[in-house]
Amino acid sequence: MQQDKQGPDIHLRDVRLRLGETRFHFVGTVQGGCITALIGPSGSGKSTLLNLIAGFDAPQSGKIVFGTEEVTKKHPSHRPVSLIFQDHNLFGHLDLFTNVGLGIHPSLKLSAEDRRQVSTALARVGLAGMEQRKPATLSGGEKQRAAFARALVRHKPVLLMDEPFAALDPGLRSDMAALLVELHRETGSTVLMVTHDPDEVERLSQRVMFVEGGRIMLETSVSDLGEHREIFAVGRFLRT
Ligand SMILES: Nc1ncnc2c1ncn2[C@@H]1O[C@H](COP(=O)(O)OP(=O)(O)OP(=O)(O)O)[C@@H](O)[C@H]1O
Repeated sequence: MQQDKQGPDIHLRDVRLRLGETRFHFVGTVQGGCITALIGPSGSGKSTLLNLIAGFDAPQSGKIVFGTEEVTKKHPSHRPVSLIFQDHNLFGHLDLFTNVGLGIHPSLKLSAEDRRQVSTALARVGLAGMEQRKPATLSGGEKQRAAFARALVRHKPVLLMDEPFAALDPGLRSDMAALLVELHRETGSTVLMVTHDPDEVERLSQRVMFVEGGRIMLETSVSDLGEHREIFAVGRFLRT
């Protein structure tokens, strides 16, 4: 069911950061309520941009604004964001149920309704029956699905994903992609998804943001990508 609420625009206002010798300068807007594919060559700054929006990296100058709310100095845990990152961020000493439950409540004081939500989310990603397993006993794809389950229970208006389907085999990849589209239809969240897969750009996303050399070079709708064929033609964002 499509809800009325929609995820916020994410504005990057002259956001500058230097990591070692690499300089980043991001100016642009991630469109609210859309799935945006974040593409660009290896080392161009895609993960850094996600880290800035999530609050794991702090800009040296500039502002990050969600809708009308500035979040530049907010701690990551106080930003209305769910993450599905490559390192999964699962706690090794906690079982799967608990790891997903942490998405709802950091103190793990879960109500019966919360526990029902965790079980439903695990079933939705195909991990029912694995509640007691520790992360070390899970495959890369299972950990990725656990991260997805945690995002499902959080109900946050912004979802940041760093190659969420890369560790999955083709069948599971299309199941999880369908789940993302379903989730997005239900919540209208603002989704920013790093991908190196042109298929995912065309099938899942409404918009595309192209990053190169630490800058946003282009933000456009997928339907207008035909006018920017140079990006695809030279395969500048494909994994090499
Ligand atoms: N903590 C750091 N210290 C120094 N350099 C860094 C640091 N973090 C990232 N970099 C550099 O910044 C650049 C951008 O890195 P980033 O991980 O954002 O790229 P990316 O576009 O996500 O790449 P990939 O597609 O390979 O994952 C890279 O050259 C990287 O080496």
